[in-house]
Amino acid sequence: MKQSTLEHELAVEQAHVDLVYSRLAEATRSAQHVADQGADLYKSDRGSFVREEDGTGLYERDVFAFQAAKRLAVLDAEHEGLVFGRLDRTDGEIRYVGRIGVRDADYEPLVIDWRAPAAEPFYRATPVNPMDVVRRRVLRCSGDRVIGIEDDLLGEGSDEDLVVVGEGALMAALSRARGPQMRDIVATIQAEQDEAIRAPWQGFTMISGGPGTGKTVVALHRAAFLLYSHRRRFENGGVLVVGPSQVFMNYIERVLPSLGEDAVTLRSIGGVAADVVDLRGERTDTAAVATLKGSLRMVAVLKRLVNEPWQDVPRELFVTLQGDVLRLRADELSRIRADVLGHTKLNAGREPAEKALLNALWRKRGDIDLERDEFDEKITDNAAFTVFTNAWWPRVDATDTLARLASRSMTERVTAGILSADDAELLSASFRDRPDGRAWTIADAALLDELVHRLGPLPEPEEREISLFADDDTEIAELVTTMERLAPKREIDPFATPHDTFAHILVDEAQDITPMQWRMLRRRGPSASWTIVGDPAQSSWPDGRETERALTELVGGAPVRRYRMSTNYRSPSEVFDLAAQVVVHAYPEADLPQAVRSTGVAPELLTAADLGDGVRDAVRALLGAVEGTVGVVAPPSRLAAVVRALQDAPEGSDERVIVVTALQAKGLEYDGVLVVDPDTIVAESAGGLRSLYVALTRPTQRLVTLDLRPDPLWRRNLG
Ligand SMILES: Nc1ncnc2c1ncn2[C@@H]1O[C@H](COP(=O)(O)OP(=O)(O)OP(=O)(O)O)[C@@H](O)[C@H]1O
Repeated sequence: MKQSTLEHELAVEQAHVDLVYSRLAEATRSAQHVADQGADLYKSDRGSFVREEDGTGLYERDVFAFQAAKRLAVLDAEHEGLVFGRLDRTDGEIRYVGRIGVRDADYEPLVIDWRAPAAEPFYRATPVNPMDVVRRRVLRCSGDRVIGIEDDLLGEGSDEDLVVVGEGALMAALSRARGPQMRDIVATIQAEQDEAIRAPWQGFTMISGGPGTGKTVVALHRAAFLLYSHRRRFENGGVLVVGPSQVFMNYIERVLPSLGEDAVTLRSIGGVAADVVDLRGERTDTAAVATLKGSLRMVAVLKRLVNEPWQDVPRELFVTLQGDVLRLRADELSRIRADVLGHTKLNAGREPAEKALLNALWRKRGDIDLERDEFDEKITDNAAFTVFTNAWWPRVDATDTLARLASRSMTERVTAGILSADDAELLSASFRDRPDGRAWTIADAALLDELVHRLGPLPEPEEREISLFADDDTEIAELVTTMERLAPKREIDPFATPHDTFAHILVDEAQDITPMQWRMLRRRGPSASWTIVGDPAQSSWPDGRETERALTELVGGAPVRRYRMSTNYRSPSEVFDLAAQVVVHAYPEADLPQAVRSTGVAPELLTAADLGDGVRDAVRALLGAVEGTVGVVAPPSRLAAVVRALQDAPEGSDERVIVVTALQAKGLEYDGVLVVDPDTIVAESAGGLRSLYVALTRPTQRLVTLDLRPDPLWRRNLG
C-alpha cells in the first residue's frame, strides 16, 4: 500500500473507531441517567407493576453499560482495541468485528460481537471459500488508536487455501513479552481454532494437539462462545472450567473477564470437590501414590472402608422396659444395618435405622403390655437407646473416614484382594505422613468426593454460637466431628445432591485426569455437555489406558466431535525441534505440531559442576536475553536447592523469575526457560521423558538446559 493510501485508509478506520467509542460513552451516560431516574422510581412507587417493568428495563440497560465500561477498563489497561476487524462483502456491505457488539442510535450495528454468526467469515474465509467476503482487514489498535492495517483479498483467481489470518497481528501477538497471565486471542483466532470454538454445544467436543497449539486458549474462547450463543442455558446451568493447578487457574483467570464473561466457575482439579469438603492447599503425592489413588480400584476400597464399623461401636443393644431387658444380638444388628444401607446412604440412614431397631424390639416385647406408640416413645426416651443409636449409627464425615487409612491394619483389611501388600502400605503411609494432619493432596480430593457420594451429605450443622476461640483450627475440627457423630437426629434430604452441578464442563490437560477424578467430574455434570482438551504426549502417567477407559465410559453413547490443532504458536521452531526429538523417542505416536515462528536462536545445552553456580549464571543470562518471564523448571528433589541458590542472588528477587517442577509448569509458558537436570526430571516422574517434553516446550523465546554431569542420558537421542 502506498504511504498516502495507507494514511487515508488509517484515517477512515480511525473515524469509525472514534464513532464506536463515542457511541459507547453515550450509552454509558444514558444508562447512568436512567439509573438515577430509576433510583427515584424505586423510592416513590414501591410495589407497583409498572415500577417492576421499569426496573427490569433499567437493569438490562444498566448491566450492558456497566459491562461495557468494565470491559473497556480492562482493554484500556492492556492497550487492546475494541474493534479489530472489518469485512467487505460482495454485496457492498461492510461489517466491523470487535470484542463487543455496539449499535448506533437507530439500532444499526456499528460493530458485531466476534462470537456472532455474522463474524464467522472473519476467521474462516479463504480464497477457495471466500464466504461472500471480498476483503478481510485486520485493524491493529493500541487502545482507541488504529496503528496498522493488514488486508487479505479473497476474490476469485486465487487458489491458495491456507491463509494465516492477520499474519502481522498474529506475529506481533506471539512475539510480545509474556506477563504473569494469559491474554485473549480474539483478534487473531485461526480458522482451525475457530471451528473448535464454535462447535455445537451438545455431547462431547474433544480438542487435541501438541504443546502450544492454543488448546487452552481455544477452550476458554469456547466457554465465552457458548455463553454468548446459548446464554440462557449456560448462564442458568453454569459453566465449569477445570485446569491442572491453582497456579494455572490464576494464569488463565483473566481471559474470560477480558472477553466480557464473568459467569464461569474456574476450579483446579484439586479444588473441584471444594463444594463438598474443606480442601486447603494443593499438595501432590509421589507419582506412585497418585497413580494408586487415581485408580478405579479405590472405588472398591472406599466401599469397604465406609462399611468398617467405628471402634467404639457397641456390639449389642440392651434396653430395659418395665423391668424386662430387651436385647438385640450382634447378628441381628448387622442384618438391620445391611438392610438399611441397601436403600439409603449412611448419613441419611439414622432415622430408618431407628425405625428398624424399634420394629425388632417390638417383636421381642414378650409380656410387655403397651400400645405400639407408647412402646416406641418409651424406648426412644430411654437414655440407653439414645446413647446406643448415636454410637451405632454415627453420622460420618468423609475426611474422618479417609483419615482412617492412616492405620496400617485398617488399610490391610479394606484393600485385601484389591491391592498388593506393598501398595497397601504405600497408600497407608501417605496418610500417616500428612504434614499437619489436615492438608489433603490433589489425588485425595477425588477420594473424599467419592466418600461424600457414598456417605451422603452431613446434615446442615445447627446454628452454633461462635466460639471466642474460633481461630484455633484444630479445636473447630474436633468440635465438628464429635458433634456430628453424636448429634441427635436432624433433617436430611436423602435425595439432595451435595455437589454443585453445571450445564457445560471444560476440562483442560485431560490426559492427566485419573479415573477417580473423572468420576468426581461426572458428578458435577450428570447431564452436562463437555469440552475435553488434552495431549497424551504430555501425560504424567506411566500408562494412560485406565484413564482412556474411564473417559470412554464417561462418553458412553453421546455424540463426539473431534478437533485437532496443528500449529504451535508458543515455541520457536528451534526450541520445538529439540523437544520433539526427545518425545518421539519415548512416545512415537506423539502428535507434533508445526511451529509457526523461528527466532534463529538455538537452545543452549549447558553442563555445570555446581548446581547453584550453574542456575545463577543461566538465569542471569536469560533475564538479559528476554523481556518477560523466566521459568526455572527443576526436578522435585532439587527444587529447594534451586530456590536457595537463587535466594542468595539478585536474580532471585527479580519478579520475572518463577521456579517450578515440570508438573507445576503444565499449561504455563515463560519467555525464557531453564530446565535444570533433565535426567532427574525424567527419573523422578511417572511420565518420564514425557514430563521432560512438557518442560522443554514451555518457552516462547529461549530454551536453556543445565546438566550436572557429562554425557547425560536424555541427550543421547538428539540428532
Ligand atoms: N490464534 C492465536 N493468536 C495469538 N496467540 C495464540 C493463538 N493461538 C495460540 N496462541 C498463543 O499460544 C500460546 C499457547 O497457547 P495455549 O497455552 O492455549 O496452548 P496449549 O495447546 O494449551 O499448550 P500446552 O499443551 O502446552 O498446555 C499462548 O500464549 C496463546 O495465547
